Amino acid sequence: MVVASPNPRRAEKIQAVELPVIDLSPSGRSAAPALIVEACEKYGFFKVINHGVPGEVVSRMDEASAGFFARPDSEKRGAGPADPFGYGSKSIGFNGDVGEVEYLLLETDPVLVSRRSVGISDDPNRFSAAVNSYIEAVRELACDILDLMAQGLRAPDASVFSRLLRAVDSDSVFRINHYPRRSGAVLLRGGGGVGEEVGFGEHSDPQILTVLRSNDVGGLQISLEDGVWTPVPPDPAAFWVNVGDVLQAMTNGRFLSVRHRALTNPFKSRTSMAFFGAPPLDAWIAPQRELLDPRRPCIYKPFTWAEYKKAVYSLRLGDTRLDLFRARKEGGID
Ligand SMILES: C=C1C[C@]23C[C@@]1(O)CC[C@H]2[C@@]12CC[C@H](O)[C@@](C)(C(=O)O1)[C@H]2[C@@H]3C(=O)O
Ligand SMILES: O=C(O)CCC(=O)C(=O)O
Ligand SMILES: [Fe+2]
Repeated sequence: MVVASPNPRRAEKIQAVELPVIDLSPSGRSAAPALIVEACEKYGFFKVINHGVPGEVVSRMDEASAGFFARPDSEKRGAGPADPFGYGSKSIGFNGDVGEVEYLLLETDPVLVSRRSVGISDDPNRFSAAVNSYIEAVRELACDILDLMAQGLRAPDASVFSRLLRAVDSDSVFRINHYPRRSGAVLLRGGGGVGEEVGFGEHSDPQILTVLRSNDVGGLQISLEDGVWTPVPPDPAAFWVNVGDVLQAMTNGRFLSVRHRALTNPFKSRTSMAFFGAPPLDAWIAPQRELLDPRRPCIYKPFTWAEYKKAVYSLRLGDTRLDLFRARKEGGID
């Protein structure tokens, strides 16, 4: 079966859209479940404000990441190559994808983070403490959002999604991306001159839910229609949340695993950090029976996260891997 990849030569359009904002403060919470469901159906993407992640947890993480990327290349390379964990530069995954980005991909188990930090920082205890508290806080936020989602979907089991992230063997990962200030010769928006370049190419995230924060530099874009890009305004005080492929499958296609990409900025460097909330490897991914509409039969066959992850890593960044798991479609996996 041929898995669809975006055509890099097609014409592109930029379309401004006002993206949904979810307020998690006590006064905003009662409206949150319905608003989150609406956002996930329409965009697969929303911003979260008043999220409760302490400011010092965020600033310690920012300091740790800035410290790492400021190191000489030879030292950074000592934390690589990304296999998939560790430091990577320009190359993403194992199948030839490239971008103007350097990154650290980390496990979310605190013991593994502590172990890996030795090759990352001269003060590994400080580095791992910053990363571990950030991951703990953001995982909690992801679980909170997933519980509100389940409530909005009227799922009989309120922790149907969050339980997968809370499991001790959850396969969640954490990524810190750094896009050096860079202007390419090709202006993506058309015309000549100098402009943005692709830092992290078009893709959907494979997991359940991604919780992302960036510095105050723009670059992230989402695509709601092939070749049409909506810029996401940077807001370092907030988190952007996107639905991953597994959540699209668990909601039988009701929620959208939105395609997105990140561009470089010609004047400022950009940093983003993303927590990818994933199930344990042996977890079965299937639509929740209670969420099934008899008029909409199952779109995907049940699969384990391990099977899905294997497909993810065998394919290119921009491939739509969920197509391989479609039910009743010629060429799918039986
Ligand atoms: C090219 C690849 C890198 C990636 C694994 C893949 O084969 C396809 C998906 C990529 C992605 C995108 C979202 C996350 O950044 C990531 C960690 C993930 O789970 O899937 C990356 C993978 C990676 O960089 O290892
Ligand atoms: O840098 C960003 O804003 C997006 C990065 C991203 O999509 C990813 O790491 O999967
Ligand atoms: Fe992503």
